[in-house]
Amino acid sequence: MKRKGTQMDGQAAAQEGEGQVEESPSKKAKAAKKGRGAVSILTNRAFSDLPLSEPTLKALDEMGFKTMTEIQARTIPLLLEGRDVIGAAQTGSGKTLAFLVPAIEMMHFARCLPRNGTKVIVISPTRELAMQTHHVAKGLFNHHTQTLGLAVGGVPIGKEAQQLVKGVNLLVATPGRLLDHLKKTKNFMYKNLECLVIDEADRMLGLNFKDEMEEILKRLPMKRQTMLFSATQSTEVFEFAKLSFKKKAAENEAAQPKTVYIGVDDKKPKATVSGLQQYCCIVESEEKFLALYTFLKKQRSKKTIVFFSTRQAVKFYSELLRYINIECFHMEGTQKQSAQNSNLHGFIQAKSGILLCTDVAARGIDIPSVDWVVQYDAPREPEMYIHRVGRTARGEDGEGKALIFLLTQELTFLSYLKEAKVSVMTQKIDITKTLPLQILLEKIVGENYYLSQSAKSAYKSCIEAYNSHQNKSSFNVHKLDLKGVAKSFCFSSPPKVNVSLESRPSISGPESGAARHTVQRAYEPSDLNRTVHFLRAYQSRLHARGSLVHWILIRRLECRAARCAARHTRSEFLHI
Ligand SMILES: Nc1ncnc2c1ncn2[C@@H]1O[C@H](COP(=O)(O)OP(=O)(O)OP(=O)(O)O)[C@@H](O)[C@H]1O
Repeated sequence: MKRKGTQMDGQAAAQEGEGQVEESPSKKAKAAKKGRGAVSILTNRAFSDLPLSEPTLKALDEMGFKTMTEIQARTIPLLLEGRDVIGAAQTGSGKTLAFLVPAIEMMHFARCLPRNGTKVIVISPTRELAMQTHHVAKGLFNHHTQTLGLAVGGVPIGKEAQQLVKGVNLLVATPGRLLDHLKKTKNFMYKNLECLVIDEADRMLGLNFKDEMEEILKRLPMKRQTMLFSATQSTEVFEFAKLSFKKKAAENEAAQPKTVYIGVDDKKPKATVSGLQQYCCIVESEEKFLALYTFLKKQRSKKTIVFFSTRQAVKFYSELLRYINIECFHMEGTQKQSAQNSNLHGFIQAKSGILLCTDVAARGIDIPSVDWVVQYDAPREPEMYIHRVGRTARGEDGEGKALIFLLTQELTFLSYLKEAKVSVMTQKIDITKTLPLQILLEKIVGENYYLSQSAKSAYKSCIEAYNSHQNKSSFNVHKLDLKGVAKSFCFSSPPKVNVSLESRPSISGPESGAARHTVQRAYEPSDLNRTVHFLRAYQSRLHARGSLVHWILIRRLECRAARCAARHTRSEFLHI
């Protein structure tokens, strides 16, 4: 091993311009930390100041909600008027109530009955998030007579269909299952739909769900109120809003009030909440698991979520930790519904503990009192970083810490984070005492057929995930130290696996200087269209060349163009 302690190197420290934070902070650092407390997300506006129905006010009171958070105070009054709203606010800022309260009020004042069918649909990207939203809605429905339903993958579709036919006024659903019902459930009455909520809108309207969402939207009535909420917004959200709301206006001759965009934190210098402290630990591949092990041992009295890039890695590391007597929960997308529920609820109820998971738990999941969010594998993009760390420091006065492991070659990711208004400090993890464990781990995995198969599949999936990373400048599979990676999966030498990698990009090219010059020129025209046009033309040419410098330039240009486009489209909505 090259080093005995994982640490930030000089270049990165200079890049971040932040002090180095050791695990046992000095008095000074402790004092500084104390002063860095969370700013309350609550406003002084009470729910009772709003014209809400008695049953809703009673339920809110019973659930312990008295005053509103900023996103609630700014969106609920407009939504009660029936306006279309795009809402953006940091993770854990109370967006769920911001859309549920007005939706429930609409149904209450319309005196909806089961036979009126589905009046509100809330679409969530994952079943866990849908179940959580359903749970909050259940609390709010406590004194209402309207009906509530849930439609998610992984449970028998027949029972859901029966319920839908009986009449579900508010339906919380994942897109795949919703589409199944829209296509196949006879007598599912959704023609009276009055309100559509798309939670995590940037994800739902992005590439992954594009086809499903298009089909869903084609089938739903156009004349409705639409609410789009997320912690991070994208151009797709604004494009969707423009398209969908324009059609609605065209159908209805009467002038439509303009859609309102409310970005609670747009002017804030940071994309993450004030109660969150963020750290980065620079590791070598071979010492990555030892660093995690050391960290988890030291923080064993805390509640920690660890994110991995693949489900195979989640499975292997949870099996390994349990094998060496470190209890943990684990969650990944292919788990059975019952196993996922018991893992999630076990962790929710635990005072301390470890949850290993994929990004299935990255968005929206509200777990109380999480102390640490660790990103063992870096996220695919800064937006995902923001959602992952948002699992801690949530709600009123929420405080928490986040730690990301980065390999030396991945340090450029910090500049992408910086562009996304995220800055991290450095954290050292001293693995000196843990080093001898490596040999033991290799022995355990080597002698246990089941563990070694699991490790092999995790190792393969890790390389494949790395290979498919879009950000090649920070995550270049050809720069991976495979021997080191194998060590982190407890192999003494890399196992034989079948992985087809992209062809090796050249490190630099004779024209890289010229390309840089031309790309930089593209920043000059203030005309957005020209910049984007320029980007597209050069992107295809530069992709073919594939040098590292090109990748960086393309990525930077893309970021700028995206930000520019988002600003441009955002400006077409009414800002309040
Ligand atoms: N008005 C309020 N008063 C006190 N606590 C609140 C209030 N509104 C929401 N909360 C609490 O704040 C936490 C976060 O709320 P919620 O899950 O709605 O956040 P979110 O903005 O949807 O987060 P994410 O972007 O991660 O999905 C929850 O535990 C919730 O109970």
